[in-house]
Amino acid sequence: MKILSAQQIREADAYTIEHEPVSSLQLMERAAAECAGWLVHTFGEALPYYIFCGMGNNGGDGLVIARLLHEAGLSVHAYMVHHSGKPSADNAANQERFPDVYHIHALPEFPDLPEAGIIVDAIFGTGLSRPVEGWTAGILHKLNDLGTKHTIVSIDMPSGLMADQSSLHAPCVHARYTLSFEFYKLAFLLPENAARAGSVEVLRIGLHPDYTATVQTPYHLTDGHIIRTIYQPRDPFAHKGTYGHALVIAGSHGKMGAAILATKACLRAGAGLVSVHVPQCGYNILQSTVPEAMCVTDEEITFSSQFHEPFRLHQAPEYAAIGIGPGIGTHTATAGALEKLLQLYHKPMVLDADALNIISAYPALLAKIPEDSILTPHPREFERLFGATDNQFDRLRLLSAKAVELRLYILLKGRYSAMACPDGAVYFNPTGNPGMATGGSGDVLTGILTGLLSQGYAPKAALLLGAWLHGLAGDQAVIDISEEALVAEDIVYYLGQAWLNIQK
Ligand SMILES: NC(=O)C1=CN([C@@H]2O[C@H](COP(=O)(O)OP(=O)(O)OC[C@H]3O[C@@H](n4cnc5c(N)ncnc54)[C@H](OP(=O)(O)O)[C@@H]3O)[C@@H](O)[C@H]2O)[C@@H](O)CC1
Ligand SMILES: Nc1ncnc2c1ncn2[C@@H]1O[C@H](COP(=O)(O)OP(=O)(O)O)[C@@H](O)[C@H]1O
Ligand SMILES: [K+]
Repeated sequence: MKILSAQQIREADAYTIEHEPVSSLQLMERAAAECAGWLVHTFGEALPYYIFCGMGNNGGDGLVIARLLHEAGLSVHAYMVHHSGKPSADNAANQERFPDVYHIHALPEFPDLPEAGIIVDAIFGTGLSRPVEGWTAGILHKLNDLGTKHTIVSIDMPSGLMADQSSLHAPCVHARYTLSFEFYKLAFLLPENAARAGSVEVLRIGLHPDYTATVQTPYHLTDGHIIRTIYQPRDPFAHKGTYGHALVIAGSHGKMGAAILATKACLRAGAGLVSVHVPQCGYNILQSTVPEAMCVTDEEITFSSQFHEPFRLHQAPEYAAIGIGPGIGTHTATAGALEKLLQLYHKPMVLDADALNIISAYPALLAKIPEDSILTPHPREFERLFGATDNQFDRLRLLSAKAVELRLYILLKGRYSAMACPDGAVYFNPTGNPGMATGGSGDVLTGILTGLLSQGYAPKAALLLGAWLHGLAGDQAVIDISEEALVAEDIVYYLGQAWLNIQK
């Protein structure tokens, strides 16, 4: 699904009006009818609705919702917040059709809302052009104060939030639900707005498909459709050589679990053969916990340039894919071994965790990473690699710029992991849940990505599919075992359910 800017959403609106054709008032009626339908379906008919409208078209939607709910016999109280001088034309037209509105010109006029009900926030939408200030900001704070007693539902956007630029410190409604028209907005996907949009419901309002099909945007939300075009069924005549020999370099004394998780995930992602490279102290652990994998060991207590037979660093190029980093530590000898590996290996690889921390300490290594490799930093690792930013929109721009400059895929982990591609596109992954905020989840992702590369998925395909499967496995797992009880190994185990789900 494409993610459009506020300007592009306005263009989609105008295109629909011209080419469907439909009047802007009819389009507003359609959008509001979807909202009214969702509200009644979700909250029923007994509760009172307090509908706060602004003076633009977002307020126009609020007025239509008020009229439709009133006509359906529900208890409706509508308010007009006079934040600006003049209403938009469609707002004015709908005030005429539903004049039973209480007007607010100053903060003391804010009403009492004695009976618990549904607050509909239709003050500002995509037309917000600057942070809300003065008494209007006070109205947004008052609504938030009421959020414990009432349920706040924002129309299209939580008022105060800008769709495609940071409103980090600006006053903003904290909605329980946001009914977003047709698309996700970029702002919903960034953690700095986590408390604002609540649960986002995308309502179809019939914007013209031709505009959406042709409009160019760097931002996308991965969806089932994209994933189904990526997925390749296995060849009935396949043998284990068909799906590549992957190498996982992970673990050190006290962190052998990272190697186990990444190796198991690599196997369950479908690699034909998996070798795991661990220090000597991990040999028995790996052989007994992951019998499907071959284990090669290092003389040292972590990954270093000293190897026992049968693995020698110069054999590294023979592997179809390499995933390196979980739990390897940042010892100088490990940094040296990573540097050698980068000199020897020229296919796309996966770099995570301590491999990234080493590169932060030796930034010259960045330029040596094979083109089209996948880096999977969490936010702190990202900051160590590329520096801090003032807000998460700037961080997103930095993420994309680095992917383009270095010709790498970079997955910035989070609720919606952001995956930047060398061509400047950024995909957000929607699967996953807070149960996955548990040690080792990232090691599983490294293993999955390595396994997908190994069996022949191109780096971009491996990235989008891997992130999707990882989150989906977590989502399948919590159905049975809860978010709290989920541990990283469950994500590995439920990978099977995730694969079955995308094959439906
Ligand atoms: N997309 C679609 O297809 C459809 C979209 N629709 C709906 O239209 C909405 C967009 O409507 P919109 O463009 O009229 O903007 P909106 O959000 O109501 O705000 C504009 C008002 O706010 C004001 N204002 C701005 N910033 C301010 C501030 N900081 N502090 C104070 N005032 C501020 C600005 O006045 P200003 O003072 O800037 O002149 C103006 O009065 C969209 O979110 C969706 O709900 C549907 O109806 C149909 C289909
Ligand atoms: N709230 C969440 N929603 C969705 N995914 C999450 C959430 N919390 C964590 N994850 C996922 O879990 C993984 C955690 O990775 P990471 O922080 O590297 O963990 P570790 O270093 O312990 O392995 C990432 O892929 C991240 O996207
Ligand atoms: K709103």
